[in-house]
Amino acid sequence: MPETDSATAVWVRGLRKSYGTKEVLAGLDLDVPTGSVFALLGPNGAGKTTTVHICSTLVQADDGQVRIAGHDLKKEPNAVRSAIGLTGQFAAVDKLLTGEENLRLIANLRHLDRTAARRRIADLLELFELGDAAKKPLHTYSGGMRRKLDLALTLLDEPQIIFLDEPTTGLDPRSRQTMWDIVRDVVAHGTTVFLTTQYLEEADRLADRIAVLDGGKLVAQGTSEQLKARIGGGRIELRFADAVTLDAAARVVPGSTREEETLTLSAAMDAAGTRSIRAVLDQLDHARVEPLALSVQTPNLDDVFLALTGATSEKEGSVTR
Ligand SMILES: Nc1ncnc2c1ncn2[C@@H]1O[C@H](COP(=O)(O)OP(=O)(O)OP(=O)(O)O)[C@@H](O)[C@H]1O
Repeated sequence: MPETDSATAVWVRGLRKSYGTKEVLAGLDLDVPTGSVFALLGPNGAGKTTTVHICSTLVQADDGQVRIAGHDLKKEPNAVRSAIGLTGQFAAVDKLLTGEENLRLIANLRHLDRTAARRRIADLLELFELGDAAKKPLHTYSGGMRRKLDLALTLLDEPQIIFLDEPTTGLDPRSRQTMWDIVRDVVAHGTTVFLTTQYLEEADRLADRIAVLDGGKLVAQGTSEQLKARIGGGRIELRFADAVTLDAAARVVPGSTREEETLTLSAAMDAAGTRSIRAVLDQLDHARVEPLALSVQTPNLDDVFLALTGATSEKEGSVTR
């Protein structure tokens, strides 16, 4: 018996997929708890979209087991389809119709109860702050508004699990923030969110658990705190008034590195952080050396990503192509 129950929304074991001689997924295992946000993080071509397409029945895997909302992907594809929502599937929306008309159209196509659909559409338009825009034709929508409508269409029939493939790629910072607020709201209402992203910040802000995919393999999985802890506790940096004090400090803080130009001393912290800060300050105090300033450099997901995949990241926390 596969180890799944209602507490596991997405359960993946040994997932494999190749295109020709190119191995895209090389035996992937994933566990996404029900009601959580899971981020599959990886650089371009890592296999994120392929994973989402397999889990949502659009692409067939070569090998492996997948259960979505407790349903076996191979044996019960229809049950899987009715449990999930996938964004980016509405290329066929009518650009001459308004946002609201498109929502009604899709609600009809999915045979949703008329009264319930009307209420649901009103709720979604409010949640997505599409109020005024809802009455305007789609061709007047910005990229951010279209993305919101796409997600609203996905949420129409209240799927248990939604797959968001790079939901904020190409959006400006404000639209990205709105999207994040919506995702949080959706999760607060009990939906499980499986998202893929190249933005480390997005995974850090939204996800309960993050899996880092590189070259078709998971190179790490855990909470953002656990991932950060994997690469150590960061550094404590101390600035001094002059070279003599810096020199004295360097002598009492073991394993520290100094930079003469900026008169700073830097020492590694342990994973918990706090203990070494206290130890360093005690050592300085004991030697009667007073720092001018103290700062703590904790590792961020960029550091984790770099350490795990060797990929570099862009300014906004995204991975370079
Ligand atoms: N239908 C296909 N035929 C051949 N190769 C494919 C196909 N789909 C994907 N690939 C290849 O599989 C690899 C993984 O693609 P995938 O789209 O899953 O990556 P990704 O992590 O989503 O990257 P991106 O961020 O660029 O979308 C890429 O090298 C891609 O070229």
